[in-house]
Amino acid sequence: MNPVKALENHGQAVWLDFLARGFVAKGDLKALIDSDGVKGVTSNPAIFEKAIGSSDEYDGPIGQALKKGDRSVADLFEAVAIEDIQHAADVLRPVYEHLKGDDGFVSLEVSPYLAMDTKGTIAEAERLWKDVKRKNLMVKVPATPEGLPAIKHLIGEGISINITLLFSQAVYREVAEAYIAGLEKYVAKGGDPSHVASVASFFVSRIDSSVDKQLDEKIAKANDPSEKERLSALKGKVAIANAKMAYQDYKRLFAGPRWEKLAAKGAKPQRLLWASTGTKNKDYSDVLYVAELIGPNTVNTVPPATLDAFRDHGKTRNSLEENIDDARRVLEDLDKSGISLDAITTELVKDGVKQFADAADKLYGAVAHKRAASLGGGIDGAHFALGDGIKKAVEKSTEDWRAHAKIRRLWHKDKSVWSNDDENKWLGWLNSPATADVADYEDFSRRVKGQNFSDAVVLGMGGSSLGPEVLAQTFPRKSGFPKLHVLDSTDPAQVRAMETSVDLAHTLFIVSSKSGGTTEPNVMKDYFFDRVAKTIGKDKAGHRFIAVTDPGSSLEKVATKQGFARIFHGDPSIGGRYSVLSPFGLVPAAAAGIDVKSLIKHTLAMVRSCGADVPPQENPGVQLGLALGLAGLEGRDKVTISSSKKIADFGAWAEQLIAESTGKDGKGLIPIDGEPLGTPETYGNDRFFIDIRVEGDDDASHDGRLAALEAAGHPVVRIVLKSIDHIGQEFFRFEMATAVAGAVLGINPFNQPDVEAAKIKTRELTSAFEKTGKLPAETPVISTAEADLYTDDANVDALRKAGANGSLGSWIKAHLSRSGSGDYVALLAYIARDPGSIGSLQKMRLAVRDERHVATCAEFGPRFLHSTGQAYKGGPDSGVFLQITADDAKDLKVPGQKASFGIIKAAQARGDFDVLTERGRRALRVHLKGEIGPALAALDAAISEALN
Ligand SMILES: O=C(CO)[C@@H](O)[C@H](O)[C@H](O)[C@H](O)COP(=O)(O)O
Ligand SMILES: O=C[C@H](O)COP(=O)(O)O
Repeated sequence: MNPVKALENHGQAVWLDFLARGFVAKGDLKALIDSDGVKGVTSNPAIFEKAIGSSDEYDGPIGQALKKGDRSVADLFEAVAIEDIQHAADVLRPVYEHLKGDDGFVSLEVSPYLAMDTKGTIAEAERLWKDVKRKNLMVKVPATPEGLPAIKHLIGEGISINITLLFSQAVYREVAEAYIAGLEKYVAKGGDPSHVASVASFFVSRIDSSVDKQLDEKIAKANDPSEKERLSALKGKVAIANAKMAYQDYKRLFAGPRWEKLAAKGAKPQRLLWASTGTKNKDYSDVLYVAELIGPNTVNTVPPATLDAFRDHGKTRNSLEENIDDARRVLEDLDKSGISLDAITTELVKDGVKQFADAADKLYGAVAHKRAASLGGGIDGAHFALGDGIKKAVEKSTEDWRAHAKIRRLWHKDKSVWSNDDENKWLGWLNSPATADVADYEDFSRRVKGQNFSDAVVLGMGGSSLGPEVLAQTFPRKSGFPKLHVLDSTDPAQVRAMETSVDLAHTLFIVSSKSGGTTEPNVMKDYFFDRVAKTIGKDKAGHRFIAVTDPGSSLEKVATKQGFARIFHGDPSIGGRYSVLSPFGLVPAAAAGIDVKSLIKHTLAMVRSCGADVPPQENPGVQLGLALGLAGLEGRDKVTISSSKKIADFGAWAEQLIAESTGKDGKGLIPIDGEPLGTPETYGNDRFFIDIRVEGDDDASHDGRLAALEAAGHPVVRIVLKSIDHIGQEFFRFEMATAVAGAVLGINPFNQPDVEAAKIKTRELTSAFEKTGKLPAETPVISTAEADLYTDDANVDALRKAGANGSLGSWIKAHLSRSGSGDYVALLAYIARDPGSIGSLQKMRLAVRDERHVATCAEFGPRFLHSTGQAYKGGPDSGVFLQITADDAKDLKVPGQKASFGIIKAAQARGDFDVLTERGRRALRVHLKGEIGPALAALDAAISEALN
């Protein structure tokens, strides 16, 4: 008789420790049931990894599953795994029926990532039980300390459980207790225990592998030949002895009055199942762990090779109860030898969890890869050319992130991923796209359309304005909807320019401020509310305003009082710069008629790609973040962003995210936006290039320059969006990347400690103004025909030493000459941000870059205060700052207060400058005289002269 089939004569069931789609589909499982009497199937993460990860057998099913809609990697794996389990369960169903529910089971394991999480295990086991919907399913739960209560709970709900990763007799007794107690609970609730089955999977061969290793070490050290012999005799014996003793426990545990009470109600004993029964040591028989463990009411789950071997040359006998005293002696002898089986089995559980988690990482990585391949352009591509050094560092860190489960911990809001500060409170952005109330945005959008607004203006700063600005500049105006504008300035000319560019009577104002207390949105609101009231009447003005703010903010109170048409609440757990995919970005999007549903749908593809279940290697957010952070640590901290025409404004959003998140504690990344690419000689070794473009947005000369930079050894990341509708994917990718880079840099990426410092200074100055009617007097260091120059004593000394004398040019020259390798020069202009001034600043920065070979920033105040300003003050001390101020040609009153827009802006510039100098930064302020156009030209001339 076929020896495998003969096992049933000894009361032992053979299960197959293997599963794969084709194997079931082609009838191979059925053949084994028929020929070998196989009565069950077990699966585990390693088995699925082999089946799915190491073959293309599942490419089709994964593609099919995705056709029904994109889903997370874990869901995708589960979808195909559940199908496999269902197919196997259906093939085994006749066995189950024939044996009246006593056998014919298929096992599916809960995620190994949940091995230390009781609640998570329970929830997942319940879900799998429901989703697989097969009576002959057993859900596998590990026998970890956290798994034990889950086992009791699940049995108590009538769910059949296979307990895995069981090595020790003591833990086995706890497992049996959990089963019995669970059944008692189930019966007490009126459940029929005859429907509940369970096996306790006792792992065998791994014990010998560990014990033999320790024995070998002792044998090598032993001097006495008889001691060597005694130790050698234990090799290959301990695992079987341990299993035999567990079986003795089984007989005792499932007997006696307590058990009989349950048995009388139809309860089935929890069978011991021998797992890990493939022989690992080639010196031992290849059927050792089958032949020696044959006994009634047991199961052996056998890998295919062992099954073949046993069929070929296995011999059956009732071995399990043979020589029990010998087995006891083996264990005593082991103990006497100073080898602790307890310690070994405790370690094996941990190692088993790790092995399954490692297998799951590989498996999920493979599924993530297949998902990305199947979705093709549905997920924006990214190509990394990092150079050997950074590439190796990223690979090493990728493994560290995987081994320490950092992406899962990040999603689980574990602040120890960062600096153990309060990072856990600022992670609402992870879920904001998935939880966006699309129907509400659509309803709001329809209402806006219905009112025939000509314009919609966002009044906000930084996190409240830069995202909407990208949307306004990326998406063409939608017919029937207002044109979207953003105002983020206190410059009187810029405020006035916005006023004249819109039709006040038909404009919707979106006042956006998370805190509600930020000066700029409040004064902008006061101004425009007053203007609208004067245009359409005070009682109607509120109808033209909506607010986006956190619940309970001062802005909410004012908005309620002034009768705003609608107040949208932000999520207090989302910081401003991470808020574009929350109401701060989505309300303006909806107002402008941008299809929020489609935006969110495309965004979610990237959210899934960056998910907790996507290992770092395949996770686009983690990969970009590691590259950014590690390059930064190597001194390539100037993140130079080039964005193609259609998404030209993306860099302005990304620079706030990167600078404000990472630039603190003297560390961080300095984003460089808007610098057109130069030749390789232009740059120092401090650059990291990110090129982001929309497919088809071609620019051959730009591409040529980028290729030259890559060839010259600069790290280059190229990101390609299928279309502008994918912009949300990049918002999310960059958010994740920034959070990851923050972890690499060892800072809290969610606070902005140095922004506050400038706000305090500004407040002091404006309160002084409210009291006295003027700003505190200040004396220029020098006054030339073109400008008055200001700075603190330390900077004056340094500049004079560097050659500053009576001319503007000499000061500029001395100042710029302080910039060296690894530095950046930032032009910080508190003037109207219009095409003319942007052009002038661009010209100046490029001259500086090309002559001094340093990175440059061209920023406008007060806008940058809510953005890169954090890094300028709190980041690395590598900035050389040229602040540019000017008298306003015409000031503008803020209704209801003394300080005008011009005064507020002046106070902001001074507050900013004071903090820079207090921090010992290299800073010079140039207050230009006369009309702004010629004044900027004069400054440009002075810079050119200084550089030549
Ligand atoms: O736990 C069960 C059955 O319940 C098995 O699937 C179990 O996971 C496997 O037998 C082992 O993982 C195989 O272990 P090994 O041969 O790799 O040592
Ligand atoms: O980036 C955030 C800005 O500082 C604005 O903050 P807010 O939205 O609280 O007004």
